[in-house]
Amino acid sequence: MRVDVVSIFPDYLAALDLSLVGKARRTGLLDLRVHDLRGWATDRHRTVDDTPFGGGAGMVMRPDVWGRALDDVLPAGGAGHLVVPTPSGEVFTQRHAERLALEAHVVIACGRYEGIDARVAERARAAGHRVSELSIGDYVLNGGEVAALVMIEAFGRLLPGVVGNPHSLVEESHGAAGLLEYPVYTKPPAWEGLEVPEVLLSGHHARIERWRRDRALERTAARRPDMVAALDVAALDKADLAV
Ligand SMILES: NC(=O)c1ccno1
Repeated sequence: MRVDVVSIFPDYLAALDLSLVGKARRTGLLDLRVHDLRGWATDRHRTVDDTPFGGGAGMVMRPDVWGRALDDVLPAGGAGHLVVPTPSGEVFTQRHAERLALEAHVVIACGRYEGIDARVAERARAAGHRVSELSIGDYVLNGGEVAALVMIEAFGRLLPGVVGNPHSLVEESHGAAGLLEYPVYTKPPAWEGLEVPEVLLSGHHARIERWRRDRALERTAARRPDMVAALDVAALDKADLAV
């Protein structure tokens, strides 16, 4: 999978050299390239923004500079997926991460100031690329770089071979069961007067699975009632019977 990130602060993406994403880059699982948008500016000041039409505070990122950048980094023939992090986007979820992990080439355009001229996304769609304007949450950041880090971490870890034990991806929060993950424990069994739940020490796998499923349901109901409303309980019960 190839990922191109375009930003006026490319050093912001340095964290992508670390941990599992960094290892995926070094082993060739992820071809991640970071570009400085100012490389496509043409004036001596390497200007990338201008005042907004219609007035208003702040500056807007210029379509000509972004157009030249995306012409160079998006794949020919409209086969790419352009992601634009923005607080006005559709909320990014695990489903988006799963879909992006299946893409051959993703380009992430990190806006700054008041955002990127709307014609940039429009032109990319007209060229045949998929375009997703996505928000990592209901709050405003100073630019798209942090959101790009979040999204790349979320879909990058789903690439085959990135996470050591693929089974660890199965029971995570927001997985196929639509639940939050159950509480986890490790040694020692007793710590500062706090005991690990007895069932987890029992070796009775069916009871352990049932206990975990019940705790996941409780946690989801307490913290994310919206997810409970969307639960496929019949599928859960089937899964339960399989335990
Ligand atoms: N909420 C977001 O994803 C975002 C991106 C840029 N600013 O905010």
